Amino acid sequence: MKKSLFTVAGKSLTFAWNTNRKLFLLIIFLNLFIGSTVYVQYTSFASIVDEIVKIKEGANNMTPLIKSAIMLGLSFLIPTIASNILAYSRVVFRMQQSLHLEMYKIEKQSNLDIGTIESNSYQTLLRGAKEWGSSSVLNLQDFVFTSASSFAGIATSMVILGSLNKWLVLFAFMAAAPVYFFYKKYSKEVFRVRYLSIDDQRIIGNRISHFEELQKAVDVILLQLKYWLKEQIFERKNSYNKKIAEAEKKKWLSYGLLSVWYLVFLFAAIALMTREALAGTIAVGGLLLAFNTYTRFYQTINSYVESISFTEEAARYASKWFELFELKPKIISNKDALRFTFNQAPLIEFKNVSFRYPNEDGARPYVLQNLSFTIKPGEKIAIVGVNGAGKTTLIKLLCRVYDPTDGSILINGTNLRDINLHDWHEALGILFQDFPVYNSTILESIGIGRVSVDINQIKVKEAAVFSGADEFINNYNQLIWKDFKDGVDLSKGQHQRLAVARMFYRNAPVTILDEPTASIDAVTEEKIFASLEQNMEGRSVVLITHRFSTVKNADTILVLEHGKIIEQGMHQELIKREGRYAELYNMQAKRYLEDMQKHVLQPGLSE
Ligand SMILES: Nc1ncnc2c1ncn2[C@@H]1O[C@H](COP(=O)(O)OP(=O)(O)OP(=O)(O)O)[C@@H](O)[C@H]1O
Repeated sequence: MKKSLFTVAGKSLTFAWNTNRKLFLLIIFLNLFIGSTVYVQYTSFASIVDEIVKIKEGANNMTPLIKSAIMLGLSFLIPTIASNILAYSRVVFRMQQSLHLEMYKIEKQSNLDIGTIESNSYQTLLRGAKEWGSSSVLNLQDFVFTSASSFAGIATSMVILGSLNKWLVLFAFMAAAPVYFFYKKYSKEVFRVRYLSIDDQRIIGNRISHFEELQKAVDVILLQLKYWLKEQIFERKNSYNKKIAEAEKKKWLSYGLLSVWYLVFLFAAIALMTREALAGTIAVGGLLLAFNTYTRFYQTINSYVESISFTEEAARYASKWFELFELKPKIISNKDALRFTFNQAPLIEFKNVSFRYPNEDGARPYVLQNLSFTIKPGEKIAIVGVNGAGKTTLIKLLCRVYDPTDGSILINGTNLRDINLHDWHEALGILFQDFPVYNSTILESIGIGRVSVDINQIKVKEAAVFSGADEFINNYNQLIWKDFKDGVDLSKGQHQRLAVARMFYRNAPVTILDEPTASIDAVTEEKIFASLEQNMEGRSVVLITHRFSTVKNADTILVLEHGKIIEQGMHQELIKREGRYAELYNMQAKRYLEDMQKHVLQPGLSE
């Protein structure tokens, strides 16, 4: 832990240094300065006492007394001003760093490949880091800065005590020596209980969310889950509280023992100082100075050790952030990747492509095996198959979310790995089954389909007509965000129509649709597919769907099963073959017809 503590603290300080060097140096300087000035107060006060004694004994020179009084005044005034400057600088520095950190984090995350983002290890790391938020990086620095101040205090007090009597330094060290060990043992125990309870806290948070989030709250009422959930929350919280109370009891008992140990050395130090004062080796002021410095030394050691404990804790979480920052994307453009502008749909060839998902703990089974097929420019390809057949995985390879384990994907004859990733993504328009909802205006929600140019309102409206979204849009500036006063929410199907509109607006040479109409009624679905055929002339379209009725017009249908293409051809061919496709198609046809009839008869019930 020690090594990693220093490494992480170093990284955190480097981050601070890179944010604003001047402020960084100012804060370090002010911490050291303030940490050492308290002893000027003690020395000045000791001088005042000594001067008063001298005057009482008959001296009539007031100048040293006045000088000491001025010194005492300044020793309060200057650190007070410095403390205010320090507090202000820290606020500003923290804000600057917070922004820098957020931007840095976004930059790093946005450079990661999708494969890394969806990996288990990344998600676990992210959860761990989020436990304390990215502020753990900043908290860590705060502790380091505070330590600088404590360090200055310890160094100064040692010099003062040493100048009075060397034994005082030894006594002070002996008094403070066990603090570190006690603190480390018992404070760590409290942290350990907290740390080990992270999973319990997560479960508690999850159970509480069932009372707060609308969809979950509905289930709580309808399934009468109140007592079941409450019991789980109570039992976990209660057991956690008991463990913390136990650890705290041990901690405070040990601190009690520590105080007795401290008092023994304090009395020894007082006895030593009193003897020195009686012998006239130190003046009354010196006695005061020694006493104040001695007690201050102990307090400073205490807070220093405390800050080490916190620093270790902050470092534990901050290290997760640094681990995140150091992640490198696995799918990247080669240095000499070829640049392309795909204005036309390209020829896409899958050649003996096999794939298994990467896994840190060993090889996973093949999800796709020996796939070979071609998508000619402008072709409409449909991919069908049961759940888990590998349809979405195939699309991920086409988008280069992952590279094939074996075989290759060629774009106009060039291996996809050798094409600049950004150029390839520019050529794609993708709508996945789990599409994101953008909380923005309807205009933006469709227009972000192509952000490289200013939003074209006419084309946005055209895209809305193609997807059937125009049927519920009254105002393109309507905010889709019910948390805002004038915002509204849409149904799932309406959100999906907007997502389809976004894809139409993108008008990419290669458009990929992974179950684009799962929440859309049959009538609108027909309309969307008619629009696809009419308006995607010359564009290649890859469609994944479980609704066989929508693939009838595809130029080629690929039937996937257990990661293999088991049938391939046009609808009529496949029906005639009476294989798997025909079986699945016929199974759905009857129910689909019934659905269609229902919606045609009751058009008002769409959605
Ligand atoms: N990120 C992943 N890591 C590991 N395995 C995965 C991952 N994503 C999918 N799989 C596995 O790959 C196989 C194919 O999944 P895929 O999502 O491609 O199927 P699908 O045909 O699209 O299914 P569905 O019709 O349900 O969407 C499944 O066995 C699934 O468990």
